[in-house]
Amino acid sequence: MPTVPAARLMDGTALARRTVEETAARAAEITRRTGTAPCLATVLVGEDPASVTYVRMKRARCEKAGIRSRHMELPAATSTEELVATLTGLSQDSEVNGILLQHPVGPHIDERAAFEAIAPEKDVDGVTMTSFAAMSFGLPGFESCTPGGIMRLLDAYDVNPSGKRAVVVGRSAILGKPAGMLLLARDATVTYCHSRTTGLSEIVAEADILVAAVGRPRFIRGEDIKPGAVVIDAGYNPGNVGDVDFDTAAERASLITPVPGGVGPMTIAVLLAQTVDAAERQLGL
Ligand SMILES: Nc1nc2c(c(=O)[nH]1)N[C@@H](CN(C=O)c1ccc(C(=O)N[C@@H](CCC(=O)O)C(=O)O)cc1)CN2
Repeated sequence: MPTVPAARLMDGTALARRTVEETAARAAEITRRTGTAPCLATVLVGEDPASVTYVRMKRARCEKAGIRSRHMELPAATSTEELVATLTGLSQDSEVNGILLQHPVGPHIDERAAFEAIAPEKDVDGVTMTSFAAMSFGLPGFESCTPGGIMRLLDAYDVNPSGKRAVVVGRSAILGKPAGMLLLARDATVTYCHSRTTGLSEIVAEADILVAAVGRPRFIRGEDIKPGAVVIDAGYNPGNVGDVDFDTAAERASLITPVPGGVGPMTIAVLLAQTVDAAERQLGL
């Protein structure tokens, strides 16, 4: 028998819908006042099927929200220099309010150099070092979209990270690391774990808030989860499988995000919201 009632679902689809509706109203106001809708530039390198799908989803949501998207598809063989030049051009283009470079790019590309070619004021995906620093210090700026979506989900379900033990499993530049920083900025006690962490089960078992962002299907087992924990599954593995073994985790958690329908939709909602934030700031509205 479970020691606590079965977990309540954190509905990312519903929260994302509300967030996109609010964003659409703000985008419409910009269009009304300036005669031009906010614009997100999307850059895709290569033809990775998952990336193609994610960029398509982002552009479709933009259209629904009254945000223009300008799409650029670059061949897989694009060099770092060519990609940097493209992103520098978009950074200087006054018609573009926000820029998204879909991750991952090919292994021959210096992805960090490419991200850094995005002007900080257009970094609506929150991937530059400037944005990371702002996140880390709790200063205004653009949040990395999935971590930003996680924080919005926690707020929507009245989970205050202050004083809680948060364990982030994963240390990627756009997910694990910034997720930990946002939790730290909200006064959680944060532990990062990764593929070389020893004694992972014991650390996971201490988490009041667990963020699974390791990129391995069902890597976190329910038996390791502290009864009553809040479990955020930020995994997006093929076949819409998360990083958490949902059925066993849901028996112990108090709140849990499903995959699909949890963190994923919020990633896109935050991207749109931050595109409108960028447009408002650039236009002085
Ligand atoms: N530049 C970036 N690249 C990547 C990011 C990012 O935030 N910025 N995140 C991930 C993937 N990703 C967005 O790009 C993403 C993944 C999953 C979803 C999502 O909504 N998933 C749905 C299910 C999708 C489906 O039905 O096919 C869900 O979880 O409900 C959105 C965005 C890597 N790259």
